[in-house]
Amino acid sequence: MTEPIIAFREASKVFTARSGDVRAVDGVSFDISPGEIFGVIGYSGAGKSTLVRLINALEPATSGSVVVDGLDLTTLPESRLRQVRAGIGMIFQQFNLLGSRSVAKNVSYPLEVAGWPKAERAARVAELLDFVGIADKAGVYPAKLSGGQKQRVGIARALATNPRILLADECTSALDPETTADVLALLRRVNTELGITVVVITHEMDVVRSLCDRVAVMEHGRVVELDDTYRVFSTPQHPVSRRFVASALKDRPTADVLERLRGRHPGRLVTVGVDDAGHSTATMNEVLREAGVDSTVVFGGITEVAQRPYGSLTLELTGQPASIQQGVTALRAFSDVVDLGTASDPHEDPSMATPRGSSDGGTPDGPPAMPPPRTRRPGSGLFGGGSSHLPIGDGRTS
Ligand SMILES: Nc1ncnc2c1ncn2[C@@H]1O[C@H](COP(=O)(O)OP(=O)(O)OP(=O)(O)O)[C@@H](O)[C@H]1O
Repeated sequence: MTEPIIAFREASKVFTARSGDVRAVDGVSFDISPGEIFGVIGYSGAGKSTLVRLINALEPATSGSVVVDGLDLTTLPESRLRQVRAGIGMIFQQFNLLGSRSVAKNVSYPLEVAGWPKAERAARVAELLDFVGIADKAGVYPAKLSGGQKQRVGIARALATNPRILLADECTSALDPETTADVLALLRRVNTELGITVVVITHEMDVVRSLCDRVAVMEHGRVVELDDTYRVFSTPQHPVSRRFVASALKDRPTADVLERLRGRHPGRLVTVGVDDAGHSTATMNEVLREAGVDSTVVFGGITEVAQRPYGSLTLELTGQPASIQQGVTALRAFSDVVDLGTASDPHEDPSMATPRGSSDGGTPDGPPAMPPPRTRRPGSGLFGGGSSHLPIGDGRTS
């Protein structure tokens, strides 16, 4: 088994404040493997930034250990910590560029600090600017750059000294969606072409969806869920994870939308999950046809999660009640199906009687979709498949 490049072992960071101790990171244990793109997501104050500062030893852990590249940071003297930091690049939400230096001089800065000769610095800077796609901006000052261009400079600067790890702290939070997509694509290249392990701190589940292989969900300093991104999206376990997933997936009708759908479509409404387990919409159509049921897509969408298809479609089913029942049963054999009921047929799914958000409390950008998120882990149905499930990193489920 590959040695982790970053390992937290019961790591805690406690800040002593006038109002009392703050356990910013609270007994966290998990590994990040070399070559991963690993996401850490949580709401404000969850402890994400502190966790990242433990990785580059900007904060010492209060207890437990943080091992980076085989070195236990909690036992190293400051001189060795500087060496460890040199192997870690970092990019920031506000880019942190030096306004008085040109793009090339910003990228050159860490090389100057590391004592690189001038000619080698120039060659390295040219190579880096080319890699991030802003070779034409070498002589420009940061004030003249767009946010996306500034972050490219930040990435080039972070890569200058050939780090093995890149830490990205809310690196797209100041960018518009299109620029965000470009920067995330660049981070993916950093990972795949340069083999650099990327740790992404974010409060945006869309960033996790499109970039990360695995994700740790943090709340109150603890990791409350840790798994493959795809599994967290398809079967989120913790209420915080569910809220994040609901904020990123808009494929399921909210209660308001459902009310309008019912007004427009008197037939039986069902939401059917779609993923890449080989049971696509073609299978869906086939089983409904065999049951003698007509179906129309009335809501939904299929997107990519960790570069794999994922989503759901809400269908209006019409036909004989017995045929519809047969069709729904057939759909359930391979997919998550939520029965949204009809005017003439009582709801089959008792969870539909639960008011929206009563268990999860809604999301910052709107309430969680109704029907409720999938709560069963793979093992049956469309979301089965038995891929290796890693338990929550620190074994806690606060
Ligand atoms: N230097 C400090 N002194 C005292 N408390 C701190 C310090 N740094 C962070 N905290 C507290 O630790 C907790 C976690 O903060 P942290 O910045 O790590 O969270 P975060 O998830 O990164 O939040 P945000 O997304 O808002 O940056 C918060 O309660 C914060 O107030």
